[in-house]
Amino acid sequence: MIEISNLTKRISQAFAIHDLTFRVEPGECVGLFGYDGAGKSTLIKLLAGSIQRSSGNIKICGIDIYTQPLNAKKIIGYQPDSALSHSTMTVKGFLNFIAEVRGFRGMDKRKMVDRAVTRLELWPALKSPVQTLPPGLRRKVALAQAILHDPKLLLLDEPTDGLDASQKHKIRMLIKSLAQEMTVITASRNPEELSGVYSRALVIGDGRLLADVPLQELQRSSRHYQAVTLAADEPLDLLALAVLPGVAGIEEDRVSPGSVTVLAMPGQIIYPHINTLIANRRWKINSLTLEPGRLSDVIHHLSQETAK
Ligand SMILES: Nc1ncnc2c1ncn2[C@@H]1O[C@H](COP(=O)(O)OP(=O)(O)OP(=O)(O)O)[C@@H](O)[C@H]1O
Repeated sequence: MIEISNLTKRISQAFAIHDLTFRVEPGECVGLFGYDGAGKSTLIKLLAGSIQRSSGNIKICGIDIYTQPLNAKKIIGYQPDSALSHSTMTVKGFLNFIAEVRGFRGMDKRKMVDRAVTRLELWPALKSPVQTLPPGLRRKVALAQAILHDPKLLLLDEPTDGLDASQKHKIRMLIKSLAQEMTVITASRNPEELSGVYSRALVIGDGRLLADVPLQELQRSSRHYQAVTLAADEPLDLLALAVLPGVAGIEEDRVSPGSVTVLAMPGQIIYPHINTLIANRRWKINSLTLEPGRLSDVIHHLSQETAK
């Protein structure tokens, strides 16, 4: 689906992207992670063909993005991180315009626009100028124009920025369903937010590839993998928790007193032991969460290691 070889992008003499080589197979849903300035947006822009490379190659479904840009762009949908162009247009006018640029006319155009509007629930905003919309709705318009032509590859740059919790949930569901139909690459500085949708994680730092692994592997490498977080109004008996089989340590939450995280030794499942202890001691617990692993910590660690 995507073949990237020795891709490099220099901006003002510095390497924004440095000698990246990787492939993405059809149907993969890839999370592109890294700290601010890691090179995520630059890589997405290079894949979308919206900026020129310094060297290296990108092929999308066998089509070279730089020698056959028009053919490549037909199969790519791109939601940029930055503001949309033509933002004085109404949402309807803007989406009609994008559909025409994509070559749709008449009934086909109406069908494509209606479908995107329905998927993003944009009907109430159709007559509003894009620039007057709140950030969350503008983000939805950006997503609608990206999927309008049914691309084979969807590139999303921070798709949940500016959205509230319920909108984020809807976008997560939408990306999950889009990922059934197309290959999706999402750049995000908040990896936890959409973690349920990704099959694979690419981590970059200073424009270099730091990790390319299944998402679950990245989660498993977190020291919080299989950790259990408990919250209670009364102080908990930490010693009783610490001596349970498989417990590696305990972290108290300084921000929310009464909340503790019990870490598991590698390969150990501690959740049932904690449950039994709670039942035996009749503790009143407000919440009990099994942690999937903290991706932000792993990415921070990887970035720190490389910076040394
Ligand atoms: N137009 C530009 N002019 C100068 N430097 C740039 C430009 N675009 C990107 N850079 C630099 O390239 C590097 C990569 O930037 P990029 O925006 O791709 O990172 P990012 O991982 O997307 O960060 P963020 O999460 O903050 O958006 C950074 O050092 C950035 O300062």
